[in-house]
Amino acid sequence: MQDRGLHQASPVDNLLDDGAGGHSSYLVRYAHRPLLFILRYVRHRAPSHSIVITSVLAAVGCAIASQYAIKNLIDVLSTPDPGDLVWAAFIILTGLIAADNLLWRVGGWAASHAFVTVTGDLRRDLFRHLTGHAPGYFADRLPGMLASRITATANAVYTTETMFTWNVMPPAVAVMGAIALLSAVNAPLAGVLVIIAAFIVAVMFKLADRGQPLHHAFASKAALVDGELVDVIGNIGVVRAFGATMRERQRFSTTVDNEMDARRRSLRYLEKLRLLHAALTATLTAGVLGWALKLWQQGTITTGDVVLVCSLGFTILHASRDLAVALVEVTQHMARLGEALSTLLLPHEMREHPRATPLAVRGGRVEFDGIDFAYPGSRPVLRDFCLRVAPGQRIGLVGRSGSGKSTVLALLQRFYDVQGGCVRIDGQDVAQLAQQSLGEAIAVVPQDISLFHRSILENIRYGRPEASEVEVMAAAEAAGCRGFIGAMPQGFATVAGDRGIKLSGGQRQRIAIARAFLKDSPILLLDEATSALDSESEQAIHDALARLMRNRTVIAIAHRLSTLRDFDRIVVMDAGRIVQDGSPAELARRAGPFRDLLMRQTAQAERAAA
Ligand SMILES: Nc1ncnc2c1ncn2[C@@H]1O[C@H](COP(=O)(O)OP(=O)(O)OP(=O)(O)O)[C@@H](O)[C@H]1O
Repeated sequence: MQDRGLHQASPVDNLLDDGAGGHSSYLVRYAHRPLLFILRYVRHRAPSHSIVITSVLAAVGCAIASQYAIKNLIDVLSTPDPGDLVWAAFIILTGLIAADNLLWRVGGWAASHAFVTVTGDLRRDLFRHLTGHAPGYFADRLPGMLASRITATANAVYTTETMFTWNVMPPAVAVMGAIALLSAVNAPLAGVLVIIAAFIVAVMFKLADRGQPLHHAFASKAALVDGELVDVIGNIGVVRAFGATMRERQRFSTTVDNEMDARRRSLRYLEKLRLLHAALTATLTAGVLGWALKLWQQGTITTGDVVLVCSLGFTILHASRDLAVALVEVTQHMARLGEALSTLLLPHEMREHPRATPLAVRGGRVEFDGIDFAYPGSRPVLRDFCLRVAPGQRIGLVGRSGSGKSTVLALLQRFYDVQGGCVRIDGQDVAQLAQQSLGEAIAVVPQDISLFHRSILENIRYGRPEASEVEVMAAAEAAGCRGFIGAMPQGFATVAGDRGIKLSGGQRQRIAIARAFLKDSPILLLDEATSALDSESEQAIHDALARLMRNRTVIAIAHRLSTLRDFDRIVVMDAGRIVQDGSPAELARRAGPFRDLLMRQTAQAERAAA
């Protein structure tokens, strides 16, 4: 049972990785094929699965053979002078019973390795596929829902494997073995039982299939509960601020009610199926027993045969029930799996170019050349947008809310593909670059700085994972973080809290600047936070940014024009177009939107000072 250990990369991962970032295409083909999805993982853990299956099949074989051994013992006991044959029959029977029990345990042991390993493999692969989606995919979906679907997939596969091994395969093999044995005793009886067993399984399966929409409905409602939970917990500050606790409780209560209704409908359908089968089994059991007694009265079969016919008859009928019930439950889990896979395994919106090359940085020239862009399903945001930024130049993007400034930064990072035109860095089309190298060339200090629930040290080191502690400290120093980090209870080891909740907005911003220092990329994108900072923090951030911007190409979105004083160029945007472009001093002199905005902000500042 020497499968590869859990700590290693999944073998499926390795197979799927075609080296062009196209690994997702392999997983995508399973989006609507849950059974093939499971088989793929089983195949990659073949040795341990073979041990499970062989042990279970052998155990079932022993169980059936022991029924024949009982008949044998009874027939030996019925002969006038059995002698040592009794003990031979005894040894065979007890040997089979012992082997039966031992084999189940071998199967159980192997299953604890095989099935758990599969859940690790597939979660790694699904996480890998999920993290390959573009930001737009996440904008449309609740994070909790996605997390719950990955968990649901692992649980559904584990349960399906378990059910198949312990609840589907044994009764199926038991039915076949029992029928083979029974036909040796009385062929017509065996024939009738075959037809009945097949009929029961077929009817139950058909009815089970009809229940699929109910199970699907339950699966999606269950995922919605998880999604809502995470959404509300993540926004608990907003909930409190708006006094919406009661409202959220009611909303959650309704979501849970819907899920419970769907679950009840799904379970009750299963109960109806079980009831139908119980009624059928009771009637048929009585029929088989009566028939066997009739044959015994006619002297066609021995007493041992009656016992064998009865026990095999019960085996077949009970096994057909177990089989049908297990199949129903397996289909329910398959439905849950299918639902999760169809959401998780959507193709990546943006595939890496088949002949993607790493970006060769030569100063950090940025060009937007005739860009047409609309978000999926929305109206155009940029039309024939052109912007050229020379290496080392610092430009500020200014404009009304919704004018397309953040979109420009998103397109440079290739979060979305453009519909027309070309975005280039040092003359290379970003759509044809290896995603990894593009990410390395650009550092971002975003508006909404979100930190991981990890230590401050790890959060800063995110900019360059291989950076030494000394380098992290130097970056923190350059970003003006040392003071406030030193004042924290555990200094750099302090955990930042969910999304950095334990830090102030200004502190989070400086951590983000430290990350960018550490990353040391030739291109820097800044999205200025609109929240007002106290003048001391503002000065600290201003100084840190000034140090960070040195010798880099900088594109900054600025809301407070005072921050753009030292910039080389200002580009004013309106409705996806550039309406002004020039140095800060030049634009301040010229009549136009920039001067209007500048005058408004100066007046505001004077009012605030007064
Ligand atoms: N993920 C998205 N899906 C659909 N539409 C979007 C998405 N992101 C932005 N938009 C739309 O694109 C337009 C431009 O948005 P963008 O965020 O680029 O503007 P902005 O100038 O950066 O605004 P702000 O200054 O308020 O941040 C807006 O109309 C916005 O509603």
